[in-house]
Amino acid sequence: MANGSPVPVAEAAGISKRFGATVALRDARITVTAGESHALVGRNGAGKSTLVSILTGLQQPDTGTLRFSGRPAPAFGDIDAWRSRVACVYQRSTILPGLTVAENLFLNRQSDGALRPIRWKELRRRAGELLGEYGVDVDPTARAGELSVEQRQFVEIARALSFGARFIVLDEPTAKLDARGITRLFDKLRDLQRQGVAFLFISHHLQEVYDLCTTVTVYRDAAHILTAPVAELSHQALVEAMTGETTTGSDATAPLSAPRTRSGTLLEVDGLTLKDVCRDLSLSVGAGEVVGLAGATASGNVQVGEAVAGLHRAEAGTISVGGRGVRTGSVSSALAAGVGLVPEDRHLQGLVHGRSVAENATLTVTDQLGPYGTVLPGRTRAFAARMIRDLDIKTPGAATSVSALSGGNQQKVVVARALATDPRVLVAIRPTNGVDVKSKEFLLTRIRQVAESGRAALIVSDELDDLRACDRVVVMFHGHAVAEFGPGWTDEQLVAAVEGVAATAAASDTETHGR
Ligand SMILES: Nc1ncnc2c1ncn2[C@@H]1O[C@H](COP(=O)(O)OP(=O)(O)OP(=O)(O)O)[C@@H](O)[C@H]1O
Repeated sequence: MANGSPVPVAEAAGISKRFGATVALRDARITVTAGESHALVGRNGAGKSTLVSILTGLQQPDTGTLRFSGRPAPAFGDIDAWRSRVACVYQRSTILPGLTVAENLFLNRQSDGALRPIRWKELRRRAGELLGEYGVDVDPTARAGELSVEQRQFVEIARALSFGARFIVLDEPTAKLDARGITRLFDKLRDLQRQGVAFLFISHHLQEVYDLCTTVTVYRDAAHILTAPVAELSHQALVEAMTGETTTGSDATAPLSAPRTRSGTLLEVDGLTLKDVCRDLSLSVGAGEVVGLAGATASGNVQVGEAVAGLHRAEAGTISVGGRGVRTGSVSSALAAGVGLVPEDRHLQGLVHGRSVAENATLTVTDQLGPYGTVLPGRTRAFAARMIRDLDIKTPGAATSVSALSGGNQQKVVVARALATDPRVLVAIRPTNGVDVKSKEFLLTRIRQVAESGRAALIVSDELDDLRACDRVVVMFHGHAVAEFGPGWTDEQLVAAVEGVAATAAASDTETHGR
């Protein structure tokens, strides 16, 4: 650069991108320097993922320039050239589950020449070396599908570095990790940063931005709003930049409303035993109550929530709603009892991609959309329009394909769908996954309204913001309920219980995966 400052590893300027009538980016810019950990934040639909797809060569911008280490970006489609400059670790895996770790690492580069046979032993050795070099403790012969999310992300990072890239984009990498996994990921990133690797880090968890990043860029409504050192920007100033609204000092993480008193049990889980998950677990949620079921990845809390919704058969124990038994392992029995579910993985269990927002939002209530099993398009549209308004879903319209929505707005469609049935018991698994700070508050308020109308909600999550919206929090550790918190718990107390460091019998058995 002319002024003598170091050449940025990545520099995008004047980037615009349109999808039909939607402007995803308008004259946007970003500059990432070597060894920097740079956060990109913004509300759902602000344009972050679109920028990532442009920075990684997956999409071409309509206008703008892109340079890596001072040189123009490779030609569109020259995959090898892009890979040597930048890589992205997504929330969703890009490694192939049926192949081994070694095969994934050297996919399409197994042998020196197209006609030379692949030397498997050599391949495994090289994979072992590569993983060792980056301190990734994963067996090269393991099937990728059997890795934990954390191990899989480490493999993806090692693969990116092995292509020569010194700039890595991490798109919500912590969304599926528990607290320990996040700590290990951050340790690794700091380690690599010291070796000169630069990161662009996308997260809706602003605390993570403060913990990990040195610089932050905010996008709002498709445009660049500011870039500043993280240390110079208060939490409030950051949220204001994201929302464009002045807050009156209110804390986004404050409790949503006063805790409610329960009146009569609506959901009763008694002595539940799920194979390899939990043993003799009991839990109840009263009418008018929101209960949190917290726990780390291996705690079994997600499976218990899913079991309430009929997704797992129990070896022993009962589940009942309003005194009526629910057959475990039967989704239709759970539905008939009035259980609604926000599933953990919106991609696998939540959405029908390629179908419209309206169709997805009304999938669970087709019986209300017309007489005698018919579905009236007008009624579907009206129903969907109400949900779009109610949950503040950012979409050009009800007829838009859900695949065209940003991640956070897709999540809102999943929540909308679960709420549409007016469930007596709503089981919401990590309901605010990928949702921005403002929308998070909004979604949690909607979930609380389920309880306010005399129904019950079980929020299965390890997100403190989600748990703060609950009247009570039950903490699971390795298949057992080990603690229960009423109002007024502190983050430290809850995290300690989740980590198994509270005074519990299970506390000695902690590490389950990773290093
Ligand atoms: N393939 C597409 N077709 C149509 N519209 C799209 C497409 N991809 C993105 N958009 C639109 O562009 C806008 C920006 O979306 P983008 O995914 O970049 O947002 P984001 O900031 O990553 O949001 P989130 O935090 O929810 O992931 C949104 O309005 C989105 O609906």
